[in-house]
Amino acid sequence: MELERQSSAHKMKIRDVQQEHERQVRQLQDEMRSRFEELQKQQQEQIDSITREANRQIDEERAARTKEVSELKSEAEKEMAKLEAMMDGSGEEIRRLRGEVQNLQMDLNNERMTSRSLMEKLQEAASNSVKMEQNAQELRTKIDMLQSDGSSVQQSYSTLEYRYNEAMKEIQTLNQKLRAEETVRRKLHNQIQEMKGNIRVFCRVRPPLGPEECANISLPDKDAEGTQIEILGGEERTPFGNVISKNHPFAFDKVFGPAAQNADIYEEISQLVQSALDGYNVCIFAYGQTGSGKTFTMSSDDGMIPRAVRQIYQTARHLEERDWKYSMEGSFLEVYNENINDLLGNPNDMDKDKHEIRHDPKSMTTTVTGVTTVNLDNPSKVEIILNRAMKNRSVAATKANERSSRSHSVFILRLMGYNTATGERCEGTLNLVDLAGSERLAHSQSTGDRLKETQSINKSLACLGDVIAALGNGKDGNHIPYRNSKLTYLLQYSLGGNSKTLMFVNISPLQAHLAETLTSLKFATKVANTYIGTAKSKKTKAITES
Ligand SMILES: Nc1ncnc2c1ncn2[C@@H]1O[C@H](COP(=O)(O)OP(=O)(O)OP(=O)(O)O)[C@@H](O)[C@H]1O
Repeated sequence: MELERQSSAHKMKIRDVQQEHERQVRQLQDEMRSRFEELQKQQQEQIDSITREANRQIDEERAARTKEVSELKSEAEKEMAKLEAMMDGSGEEIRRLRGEVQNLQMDLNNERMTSRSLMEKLQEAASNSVKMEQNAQELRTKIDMLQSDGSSVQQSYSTLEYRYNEAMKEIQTLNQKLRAEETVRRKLHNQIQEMKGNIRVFCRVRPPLGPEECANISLPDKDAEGTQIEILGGEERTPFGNVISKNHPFAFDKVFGPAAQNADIYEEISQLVQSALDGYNVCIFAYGQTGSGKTFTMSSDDGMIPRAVRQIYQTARHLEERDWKYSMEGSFLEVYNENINDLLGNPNDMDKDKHEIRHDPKSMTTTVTGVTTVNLDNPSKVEIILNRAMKNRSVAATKANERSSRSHSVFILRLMGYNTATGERCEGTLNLVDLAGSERLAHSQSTGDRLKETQSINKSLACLGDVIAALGNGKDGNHIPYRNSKLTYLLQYSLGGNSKTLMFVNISPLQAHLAETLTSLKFATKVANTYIGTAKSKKTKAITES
């Protein structure tokens, strides 16, 4: 029973617990329900809020999209308008493009044609190339052949080089020989000149210039080797009353008639100019009465002075091949009234400046103090010199020819040579002298200045004759009166010794001048008969006067 009771109590307890549990479950269920409902309510509220918010956002979004669509629409409309406008212009563009397409089409056609012709050319070139290849092959074969000949060519070259060197040696030997021969030539030339006579006389008769009566003069033919001239005089009565015809024959180294030109005359004297280049002193005088042609012979444009200077230039150039170098300087003096004037100096100093002659016996050279010396490095300078001299003379006299008749002019050319190979030196002087008129004016006819001039001319010409005569008579050491006149003193080293002298006796063809002509020819004959120096001069005697 207890057990029963306990079981029933236990059962009752279990029921109570069960009931309590059921109540708690119900309570929990209620709580859960109310909680659920509350949560449901909250959730509904949240959903409503979210829905509202979403709707609001949707509305906003819609509004924004609507706005955007309308903007896009208007933009599209604008684009459409633009496109329409472009569509209008594009018609033109299409036409242009079509034209361009046509042009391109044509170009394409042209290019095709060009390409075709290029293809043709290419084919041609290809065939040419084949030919060239063939030629090249032939050339290669030839080169091979030549190369195989190369060694023989090399050999020929060596032979040629050897021959060239031999030829150069020969040239050097020949040059040495040439120089030696030049020295021999100088010696022989000098010997020939000496054999011809260290003093020579040429006679020149000028042509008549007007209708004046000419003297009866027998002249050599122009072509003949003329050496004789004869003045055929008129009839003369002897002291016994007999009438005889007196002729005056003369002989000189050379006689030139009126037709002779300066060129013909120069030919004869060019050898003396050569002697000056070879180192000798040479004097060429023109002697004769006023108007007989002295200046024409010496200083005219084609006279002896310009010709000599030209020859010297030419020969000096030629001698350069034989290693000779020349320098030359010229001065032009005047001896007037026994005073020396510088014809290349200041014209206002004429007849005022005192110039002195100085000799150097060691070098056998003469200098004149204070005179102008011109370096003749150009042949045209001689013209300048001659013109200057002429000008100075015309300043010193009213007429240049008046002055030239009464004074001696001396053109002095100093030639200095140096052989760069042998070291030889030579120095020669060429003096070209135009003497004062030789007419003998009677002292009684002259007075004052004229008398003084006449006296000094007569004195200096007589002195010249004396010096030449003394040289001719002279034995070594014999006195030669050089100092007796300025002219002979100036020319001391160019007169006598080994120097060479040539005198032109210029004569007029006129009857009126016959007496002076005879005087001149007699003076010249004395000179011509003079023997000077070591060599024998060619004997020139006057043909017997009948
Ligand atoms: N061979 C010639 N041929 C042509 N004319 C000449 C010849 N010789 C001289 N004459 C002329 O004769 C004139 C006188 O000559 P030139 O002046 O040379 O004489 P000159 O002897 O020098 O006289 P001067 O003593 O006065 O100086 C000049 O007009 C000149 O041109």
